[in-house]
Amino acid sequence: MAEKEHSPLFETKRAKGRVFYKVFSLSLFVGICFIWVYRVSHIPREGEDGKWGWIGMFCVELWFGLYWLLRHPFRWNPRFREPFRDRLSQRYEEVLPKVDIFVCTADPVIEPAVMVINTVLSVMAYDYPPDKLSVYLSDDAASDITFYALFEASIFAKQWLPFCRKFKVDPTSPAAYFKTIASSTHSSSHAKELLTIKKLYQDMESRIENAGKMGRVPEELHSKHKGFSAWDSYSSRSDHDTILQILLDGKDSSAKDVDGNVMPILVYLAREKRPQVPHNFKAGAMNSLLRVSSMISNGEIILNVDCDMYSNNSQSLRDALCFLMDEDQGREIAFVQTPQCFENITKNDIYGGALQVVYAMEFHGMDALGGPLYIGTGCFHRREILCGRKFNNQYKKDWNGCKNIDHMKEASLHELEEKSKALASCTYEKNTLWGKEMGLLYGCSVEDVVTGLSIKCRGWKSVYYNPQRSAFLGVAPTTLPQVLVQHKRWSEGGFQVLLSKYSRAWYAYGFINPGLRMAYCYYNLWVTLSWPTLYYCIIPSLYLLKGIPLFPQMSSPWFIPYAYVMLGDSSYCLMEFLWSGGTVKGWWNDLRIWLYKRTSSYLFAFVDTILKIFGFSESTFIVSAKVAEENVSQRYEKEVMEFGNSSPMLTLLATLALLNLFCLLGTFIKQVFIIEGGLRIFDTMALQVLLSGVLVLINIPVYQGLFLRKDKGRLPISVAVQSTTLALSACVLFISTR
Ligand SMILES: O=c1ccn([C@@H]2O[C@H](COP(=O)(O)OP(=O)(O)O[C@H]3O[C@H](CO)[C@@H](O)[C@H](O)[C@H]3O)[C@@H](O)[C@H]2O)c(=O)[nH]1
Ligand SMILES: [Mn+2]
Repeated sequence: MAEKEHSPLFETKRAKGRVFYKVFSLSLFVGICFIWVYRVSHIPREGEDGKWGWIGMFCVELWFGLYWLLRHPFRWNPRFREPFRDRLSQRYEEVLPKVDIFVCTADPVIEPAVMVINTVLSVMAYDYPPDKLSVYLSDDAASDITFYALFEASIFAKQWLPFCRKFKVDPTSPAAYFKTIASSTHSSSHAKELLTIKKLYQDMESRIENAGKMGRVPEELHSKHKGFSAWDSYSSRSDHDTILQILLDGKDSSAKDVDGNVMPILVYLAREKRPQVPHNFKAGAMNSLLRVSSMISNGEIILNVDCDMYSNNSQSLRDALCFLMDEDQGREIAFVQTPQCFENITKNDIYGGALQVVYAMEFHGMDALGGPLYIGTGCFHRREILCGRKFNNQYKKDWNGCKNIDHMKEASLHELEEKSKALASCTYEKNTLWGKEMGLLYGCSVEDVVTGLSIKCRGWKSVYYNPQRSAFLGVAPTTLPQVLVQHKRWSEGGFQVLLSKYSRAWYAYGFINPGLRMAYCYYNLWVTLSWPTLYYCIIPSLYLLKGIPLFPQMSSPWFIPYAYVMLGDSSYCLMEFLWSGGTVKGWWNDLRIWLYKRTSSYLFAFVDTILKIFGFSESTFIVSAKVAEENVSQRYEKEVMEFGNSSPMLTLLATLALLNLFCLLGTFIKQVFIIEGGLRIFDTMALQVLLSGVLVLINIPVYQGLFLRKDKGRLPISVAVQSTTLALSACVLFISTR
């Protein structure tokens, strides 16, 4: 029988003008080779100064050069996708699949309940048949406040969903919508209803916030929902039974909105926790959700979002389905990843939180090679693949023929809750493949990346979809320590992936394109950049102070490759950054964070991974804060760097900054006052002066934080004392040794 001809549900475009890029990179590579040749052919002889320093420089430059090569697959042949929602709707409107949406939260203090329910409401209001949507909130803190907030949200949704439908609201997160709408004009009927619903929302918000401030849910509310009684037996967030409540169940009449329409299923889940049983953080939460939801709604498509990542685009679910349901290419696509975008990025993005080059460039490049990483949020999966299904060539999904099994119809609500609860018990996974081959994988700080990789290893592809209007918006960290801790978790996770059995370095089932392997390595090798970068920030400056050159002098022809590579690469990165939507100052800030990540986060991640391998350290997951104190937020808005407290990472950064300052000042003083011949050093050691100079300039915020600022976000005195002592002793020791 002839296959029915279909026009595709999405199209793919290739980037143009890659030839220039390829020629340019080739020329840079030639430059890099010259640098290597120079290092090897000019090693100081025995007895000459700086032999070991020189050899170190060679190793470092060799690694930087090789790592630089890994950058290319991303940029070789980027692809851009465009879904056709109309075709989807024409062909499949009646048989659209059921979608289960998982929202994860873990701490009611740093992830406030109001924020969480805004995310929940935003995804409940997708432009999608509500009887096919189910929203699950996993609460790893098992907080009654969060449950209370969700209960309030289930009531508010009865007004909110019809309102969204009527006025085509976008974004569908109430808090975000009220913020954007304030400045635009609207019709009078809209204005009136807006006022009413805004009032409802604000009342709800203040009730939830009050409960949060008191730290408990008011007694009188307990009678309003049977769910509150679950907390009678609760002892702590790490020791409690499963709490599972179906707040809206889709069929009962109290689950209709004010217009009489069905509402999405809404479920609260706090999986069982016991202190002696590892709970595997977010991966554990997701796996419980996978099982519980299979009992309740069993949607074929799963969308996973972090609790701060509200939907900013009510069409993105349909967009994602265009990829997964495409008759021709859809069959091999396991998941559709959207970029992580943030609503709180300031103009010059002081912490480089937007990761714009990654999302505007690199992920498009990966898309051409088999698909981007799974990054834990804003990702649309197929349930069966997430649960471990392997790809085979015959696999073809017939969306027209797939019947939705409705568990809800068969059982009473109570029975259903009881049955599902058992699936979230903390012993359920014992002796099963969950966390090993099924669901999200355990034992890695980036459960998302390793899970995505294991899916690729089973033969599937993924798609990167970067819509004009961001699909989701979340909150990026707003202080330097938070940024460093987050990047420590990520880089540590990347390293664990590399050491895992899924490592691209030696896992060779042949499913994965070599380019994609390189791309994975580019991210997973982050930690290996820590030592070389530290070396580059310390040794040349100390040698400068001592007057020993480590680079060719300006008048030598070997100076040319250095100048070309440094200038060429920086200009290219700057251009790419601007093209991705950044500013020049933003690029400079990004460069600083790039340096700080390498010299602190990655270093600590490296050490921690090694300690874990030998069993000296335990896995943790430090959840990033999504709210900040008033004065911290103000400084963030003004793009003033927030240090705040003392930590070994900050001491290290301050020491490096001071060391460079001392070396540079020391050299000037020596040149001007002590050595005759004045500033000849600018010829003989130009590159070393330049390197120290750039390091000093980039560290200006650190000097300000150490010595000039008075606000609470400055570096503490203890850090100033420690780092000054350390940096001075390093300089003195180095000069006094031979
Ligand atoms: O034990 C835990 C810890 C975290 N979370 C949730 O996981 C999400 C991500 O945590 P967050 O602190 O915001 O981490 P980020 O670094 O911002 O998250 C990115 O990186 C993580 C892996 O490091 C992924 O899990 C995330 O999905 C991805 O957005 C949040 O919704 C948390 O509530 C849990 O549910 N249980
Ligand atoms: Mn986050």
